Amino acid sequence: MSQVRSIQTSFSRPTSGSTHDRSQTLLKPPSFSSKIFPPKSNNPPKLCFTTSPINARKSSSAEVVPVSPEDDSKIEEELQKLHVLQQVGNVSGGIWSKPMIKRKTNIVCTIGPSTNTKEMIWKLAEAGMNVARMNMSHGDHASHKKVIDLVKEYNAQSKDNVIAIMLDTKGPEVRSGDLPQPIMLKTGQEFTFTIQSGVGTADCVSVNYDDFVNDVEEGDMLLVDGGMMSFLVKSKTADSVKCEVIDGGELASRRHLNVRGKSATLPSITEKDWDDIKFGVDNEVDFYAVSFVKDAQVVHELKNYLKSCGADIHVIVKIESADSIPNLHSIITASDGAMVARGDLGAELPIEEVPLLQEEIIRICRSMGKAVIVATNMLESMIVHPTPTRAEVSDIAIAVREGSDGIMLSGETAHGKFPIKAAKVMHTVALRTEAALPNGQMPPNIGQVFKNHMSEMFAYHATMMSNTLGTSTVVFTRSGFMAILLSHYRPAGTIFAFTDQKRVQQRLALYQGVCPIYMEFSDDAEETFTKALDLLQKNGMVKEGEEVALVQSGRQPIWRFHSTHNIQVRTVAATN
Ligand SMILES: Nc1ncnc2c1ncn2[C@@H]1O[C@H](COP(=O)(O)OP(=O)(O)OP(=O)(O)O)[C@@H](O)[C@H]1O
Ligand SMILES: CC(=O)C(=O)O
Repeated sequence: MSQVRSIQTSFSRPTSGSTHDRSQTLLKPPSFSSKIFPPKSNNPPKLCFTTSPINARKSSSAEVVPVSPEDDSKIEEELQKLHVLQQVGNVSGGIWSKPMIKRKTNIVCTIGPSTNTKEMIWKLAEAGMNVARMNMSHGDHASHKKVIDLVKEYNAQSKDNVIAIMLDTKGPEVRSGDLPQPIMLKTGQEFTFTIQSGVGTADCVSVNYDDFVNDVEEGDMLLVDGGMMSFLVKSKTADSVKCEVIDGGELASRRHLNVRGKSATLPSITEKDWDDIKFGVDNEVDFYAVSFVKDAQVVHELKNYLKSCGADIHVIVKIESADSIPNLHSIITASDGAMVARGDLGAELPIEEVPLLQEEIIRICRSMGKAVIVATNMLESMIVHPTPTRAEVSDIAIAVREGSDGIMLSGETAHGKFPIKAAKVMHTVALRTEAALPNGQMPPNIGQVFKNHMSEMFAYHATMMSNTLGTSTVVFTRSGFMAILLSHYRPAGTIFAFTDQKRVQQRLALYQGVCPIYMEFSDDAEETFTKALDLLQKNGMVKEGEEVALVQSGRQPIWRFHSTHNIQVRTVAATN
């Protein structure tokens, strides 16, 4: 007989919480079976409900991915240290403390020449990739289609992992033209950019944007590749901009140009972008990352277009344009999430503003319940070196602490020498940082904006309950809404999100703390719950003595009569 502890549309707040022994820590790349809690050696204080046994099996074994090659022999030593640290955290964490051993922050990997084969996509997926990003500034539709097909092939054959697909638009990028060979520019010398096409000499190069001359003024600072070189505008003619080289270096073909403090007066979605967006619709990608968004209007335009063609693709706005900053709230409100695109952001605005803006954008996204990704230069040195700098490791840790849903690799995985290593390092650093965070805190009160909505209230209380009991959460969702909502409350435990929609499963791979699982639902709720818990048991995700919080809520009722919402607690018992 199955007994449950159940809360149905009314709650009694628990009076005590629990701390649990972190006796086992699983530090694994994010395969399905690693998205679990460690077994509990102590039973937590009980609420006044009845509990039911659910069969369980043992989970897979622990594994640590070393950060640097020389760490290989030190895995055991590091594990020991980690256990000690986690136990300290457990004691000091108070009643909301709960060990977290599955990586919750998701890794976005840019796919490029280093990784666009079946072998490398499989390896990246096993190393920790959760979202595959295609940068439409490079490659063609045929090469991107190949990547999309490979990711879908991986998803189709993988029982325990799923990768989302993100298409990043080129946007109104301003670039220098082709050069027969790279040219060396020295500080203090004169150099000219012209809107005449086809120019590429030692002292003058074309720019791909006709209004370039109108957009820049004397005294402006031009940056190449986000600041690798810089030029001071001295004068201009009808078709050319004469500059003094401030920071010299090697200028190669088709380099990205920014004007410090200014955005180009180009539309955020260019004709090429619309063509790429249609390509994304045809190939059913999960996310668009829209470059150089300056206002909410462009997001509405894109969303209307997607609605008109019945495409279920979420829109992530890239915050990288100086003009976007005064409109941050309206832009993020209109979107499904934001990317802190630090490369261009740090070129259009003073570089020292970037960390502050990163923190602010993450804060805004979290307060609105939107996804957020931190991007660019996270492990830049690993494009050529096998180990990261300490500053890069700290940078990942900061993004994780700030509560980002995703952390992104660009050149590191697109054209770097150590793409798999970079993903593993990101995995390990994120996991280690998460392990040291105070877990199971009371959910942030993002519910303020949702006060009158039943689902939001249930997400809040389900999080309170799972944090108090130290359980993971099991949710059933057709649209992904309830899983995303739960993710925004950042419960300490994993959110096992069961969905009968493959597209939804794929999309959920971006959301913090969510383990998306595809499963067909039956008409009978209890039968479906049992099937879901069986599946978790078979994959070693629930264990003897462990409780799970089971949530029935959301905008689209599944098995709910009169839209009644429901939270239950079930206890896992040993198999016979
Ligand atoms: N699909 C691709 N095909 C070829 N090269 C790629 C592809 N995707 C990325 N790259 C290479 O990886 C580098 C880093 O990727 P990223 O997505 O960061 O590009 P980016 O930010 O547009 O950089 P850049 O301004 O140099 O284009 C790119 O500059 C490019 O050289
Ligand atoms: C990701 C990106 O486009 C940037 O950092 O500029």
